[in-house]
Amino acid sequence: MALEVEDLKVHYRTTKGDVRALDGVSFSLADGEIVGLAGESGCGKTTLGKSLIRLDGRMRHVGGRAVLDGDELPIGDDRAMNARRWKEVSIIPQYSMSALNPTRRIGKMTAELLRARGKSYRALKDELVHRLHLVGLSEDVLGNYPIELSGGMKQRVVMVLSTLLDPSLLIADEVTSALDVTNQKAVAETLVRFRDMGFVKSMIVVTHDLSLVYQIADTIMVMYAGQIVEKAPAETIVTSPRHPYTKALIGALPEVGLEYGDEKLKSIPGKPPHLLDPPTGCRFRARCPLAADECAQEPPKVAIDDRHEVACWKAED
Ligand SMILES: Nc1ncnc2c1ncn2[C@@H]1O[C@H](COP(=O)(O)OP(=O)(O)OP(=O)(O)O)[C@@H](O)[C@H]1O
Repeated sequence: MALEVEDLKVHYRTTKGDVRALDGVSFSLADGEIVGLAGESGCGKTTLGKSLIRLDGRMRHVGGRAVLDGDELPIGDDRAMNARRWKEVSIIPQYSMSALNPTRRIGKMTAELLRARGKSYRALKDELVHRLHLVGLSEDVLGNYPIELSGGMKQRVVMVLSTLLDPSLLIADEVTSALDVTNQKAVAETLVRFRDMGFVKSMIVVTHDLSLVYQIADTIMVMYAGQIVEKAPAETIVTSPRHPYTKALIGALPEVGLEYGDEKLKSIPGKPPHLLDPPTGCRFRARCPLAADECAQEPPKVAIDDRHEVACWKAED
């Protein structure tokens, strides 16, 4: 198993109290697996990705653990995590295209980045150029400033840099959302290629775009209000979802699976609960057409089969 996350709890400290952005998240990722992480805005997708890389100043690791290739990740210990970043776990962050330092040429920036990881630019240059070619970029981009590149080119540069040290786990956070449909497709296909070529072992692709992740993910996990409510092979999530929330997400996207969607999710009636004080029991029940008395209790985790798990009282109805 490449990654095992057990009962992970990560909160944000605010003046009003703790926002429980991850509230008992458990899942595992096999070697070579691409998992898509889907769910409405604010459900905790980005927080989950960041928790496996770097907690920001307001995030607090409250409980649970993540084990990567048999080694527990020192979540919450920024210095210890620093030794793992890029080499073992890497992220293509949200808005990464604009995160490239505008005052540095790409080549110089890469050299600095590698030096900080104790790696030699000269030793890795041939591999870097090879990978740039793979994503359709010439060596010349190393002499460019980020401003001289298009959005799609910058995104491809970031993808190459974040995987250059062959991390075991890559987190790709909304990597396609700022791109046009053609570039979205190219970026999604590149992620799969990087996995197939062994540049990364496994991948978590965070997105609100189910139709996109359906094209590339082996497995889809659906999050709701800080928890994972369903996990299954991508095909199963689309054709036979069991959680009423997943059904609503799929229903909101009639084109899922047919096209790379450029449509945003149509909204599901109602709002997710606030994570400062989430309700007990099933967190979806206030919006759920199937809600019944038992849903006031914590839902059971039901194994539909060995690759399909759902947290719902009504999973088998
Ligand atoms: N710095 C912060 N301080 C307090 N609460 C935060 C902070 N960042 C995020 N949150 C809260 O944590 C929860 C999870 O947010 P997160 O960004 O992980 O969700 P998301 O699913 O990635 O959303 P999006 O798709 O909009 O990026 C939300 O309730 C959000 O309001």
